[in-house]
Amino acid sequence: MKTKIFIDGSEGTTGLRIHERFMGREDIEILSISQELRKDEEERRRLINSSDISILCLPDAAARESVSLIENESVRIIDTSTAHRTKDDWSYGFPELSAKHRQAVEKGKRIAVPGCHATGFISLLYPIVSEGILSSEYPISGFSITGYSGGGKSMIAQYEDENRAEEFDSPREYALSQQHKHLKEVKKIAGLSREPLFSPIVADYYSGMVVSVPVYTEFLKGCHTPDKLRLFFNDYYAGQKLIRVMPQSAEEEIKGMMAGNGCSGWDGLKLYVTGNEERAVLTAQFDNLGKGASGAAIQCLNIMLGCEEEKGLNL
Ligand SMILES: NC(=O)C1=CN([C@@H]2O[C@H](COP(=O)(O)OP(=O)(O)OC[C@H]3O[C@@H](n4cnc5c(N)ncnc54)[C@H](OP(=O)(O)O)[C@@H]3O)[C@@H](O)[C@H]2O)C=CC1
Ligand SMILES: CC(=O)N[C@@H](CCC(=O)OP(=O)(O)O)C(=O)O
Repeated sequence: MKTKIFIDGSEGTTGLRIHERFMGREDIEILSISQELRKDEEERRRLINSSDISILCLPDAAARESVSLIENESVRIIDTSTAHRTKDDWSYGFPELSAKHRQAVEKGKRIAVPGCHATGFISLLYPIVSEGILSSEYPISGFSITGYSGGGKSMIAQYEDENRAEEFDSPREYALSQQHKHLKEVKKIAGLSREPLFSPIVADYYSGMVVSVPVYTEFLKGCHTPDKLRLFFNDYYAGQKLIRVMPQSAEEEIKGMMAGNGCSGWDGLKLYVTGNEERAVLTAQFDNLGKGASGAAIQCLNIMLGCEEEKGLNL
């Protein structure tokens, strides 16, 4: 029997990408909503409760509303918004972190897909904090470069407006108040004692991102060099199909430059360790629309359905 999927928010950036990835899948039946009713509460209620799995691709408030419409106890939810990521009764959809995380996705009824910046931070920090290499007290800072599709339809429209202001030509730093919405989940899931200092930069290209976390190696127990850290990450993520720990030689291939769009269109995450024996930089490079959103949602869905984790993904 086919699994009935309803995508709430199917006309948005994430919703459209998710929809595309179901093309040609015979195990899935999409429950469609008509254009004029796509924000109608009663129609959404009907479709959510008729689905096996509803995927929410909505702003936070609308995602909370969708959850409040659930009447059928067997409906499972995958939420791509920020609304439920730090809730104890939701599973955090990052199966590579540990066997416990994978099981929570396999069996969970409420799955919150990680935020894109959070995906970068947590992929780098969870392993070293949980294994005691880096203290949870270490004052983490990080920066990111992201394509403008990360800001959804409204930011895409701003960047693609032919009369846009000159400032859009330049990379722009944001979240200046140090209150980026992903920091709470980074602190909670990576097990940090405080939220990181974080300076994201949005630039004039469509998709793809890098998140980098610099660390003084003297604070890393047993892993004082980039080589040792790389080996550690290699072991930690061994066998994971969506995470690729890059060898040192990769630095030459990218000519010493980390491009924000280096993984655009690809659904995995590349993890780099660069730097030297005193100061290392851990970097996650991926697509904000791939492993950072719709790719991660599809990966979770595949795990929930017990099928190949990478089905419908571009790897
Ligand atoms: N873009 C990205 O890289 C990432 C996005 N996310 C998250 O995914 C979610 C969706 O983001 P994104 O796709 O970028 O956003 P978009 O703004 O591109 O799309 C959101 C969609 O939701 C629709 N919508 C808004 N309110 C309602 C409602 N009450 N009922 C039904 N539909 C509604 C919008 O309608 P309309 O078309 O009329 O505006 C729009 O189509 C957000 O929570 C976002 O933070 C997560 C990770 C990465
Ligand atoms: C460029 C840009 O604005 N990016 C967004 C990414 C938002 C996003 O992906 O947020 P959720 O995953 O939490 O929904 C931001 O930094 O807020």
